[in-house]
Amino acid sequence: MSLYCGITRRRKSFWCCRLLSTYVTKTRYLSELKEDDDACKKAQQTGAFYLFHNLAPLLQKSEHQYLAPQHSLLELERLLGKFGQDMQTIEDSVLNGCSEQQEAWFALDLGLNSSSSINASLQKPEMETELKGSFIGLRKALFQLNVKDASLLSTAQALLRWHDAHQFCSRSGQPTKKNVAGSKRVCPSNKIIYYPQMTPVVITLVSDGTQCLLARQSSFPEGMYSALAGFCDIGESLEEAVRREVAEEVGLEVERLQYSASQHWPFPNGALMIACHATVKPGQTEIQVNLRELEAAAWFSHDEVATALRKDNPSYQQQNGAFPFWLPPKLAIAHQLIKEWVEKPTCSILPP
Ligand SMILES: NC(=O)C1=CN([C@@H]2O[C@H](COP(=O)(O)OP(=O)(O)OC[C@H]3O[C@@H](n4cnc5c(N)ncnc54)[C@H](OP(=O)(O)O)[C@@H]3O)[C@@H](O)[C@H]2O)C=CC1
Ligand SMILES: [Mg+2]
Repeated sequence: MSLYCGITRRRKSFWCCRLLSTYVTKTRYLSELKEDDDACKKAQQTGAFYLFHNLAPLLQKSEHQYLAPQHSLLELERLLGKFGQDMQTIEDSVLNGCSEQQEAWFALDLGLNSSSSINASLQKPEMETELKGSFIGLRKALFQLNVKDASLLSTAQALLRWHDAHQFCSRSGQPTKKNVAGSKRVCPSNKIIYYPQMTPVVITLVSDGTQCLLARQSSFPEGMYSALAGFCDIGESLEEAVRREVAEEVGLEVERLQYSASQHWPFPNGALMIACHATVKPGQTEIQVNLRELEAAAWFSHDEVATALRKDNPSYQQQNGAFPFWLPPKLAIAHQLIKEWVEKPTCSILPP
């Protein structure tokens, strides 16, 4: 009987293991690396590193797109040695994912000269030559990366930036110490733990049933219009933030609201973009643009938006000096929100 129970137990655990999907296994592995410094150090031995210089990722140009090269610990050791650095530099790296085969991925910035780091910033041009690539600003590179690399590098940059900006405890003023994975920093004197944070931002596509409202800030590329976006205020719900932002920016009152999707966005300091569709009250469509926040806002017809969606980034100047109307690129959640609206009439997106 006891033998039978033993077999059953073994079979059960076998089936439990079998039932764990690749996603669950990966997630649990990453969670272990965040909690266990020794396991994370071990993972660095067989892991792959993405390199940055002053928050600009190392990229290699291939045809019409950029690729993000990976480096092994051994390659890094050789590189650091060549530039007179020791392996302590690796302590500044942060964990930013793993492959399905559980190869851990890390990001390391060789150009930040933070006060807690004993490592001097390494010279960019010499490193670029050595690494056969270029450190390119993420804003410039993001739309020429594939989705996987764009997401990986965005997360890595947000994490590296957060660590660089949180070197000291805001209560004791003492230097904080990061764990190996970089999932937290701790103040050694009072044990306060700091976790990386991101800021919630609402982005809303307002429709009156037949047209949608798009706006532009003076900082946008010429001719580009997007959905209304704004940082959530402290204490606000998602619904309250949408209602306030729409009222503040274009002077309209939102009637109905439907959540669509969310996206991590690396600018300006790592935001969680929460995208929604909204309608305004019928007959209440007169826009009053808040010129402190926006350069322009207007209603666009379904046809105008559908045509613009089919075009690639056309930011060339026309003969009359104007720039054609265009929309954010595919990678931006604003694009997905607008595409959703074009594909489904607002009334079928929003509940009555
Ligand atoms: N992924 C996507 O599809 C899109 C992403 N976005 C992102 O959404 C973000 C927010 O949109 P935006 O219209 O600029 O926001 P807001 O309409 O909230 O206006 C921005 C201003 O709000 C102030 N502000 C308030 N809280 C914060 C905070 N936590 N961090 C920074 N500034 C704050 C700043 O003013 P001050 O400078 O005076 O302090 C800033 O200039 C943008 O950074 C943009 O990158 C926007 C559109 C599309
Ligand atoms: Mg705004």
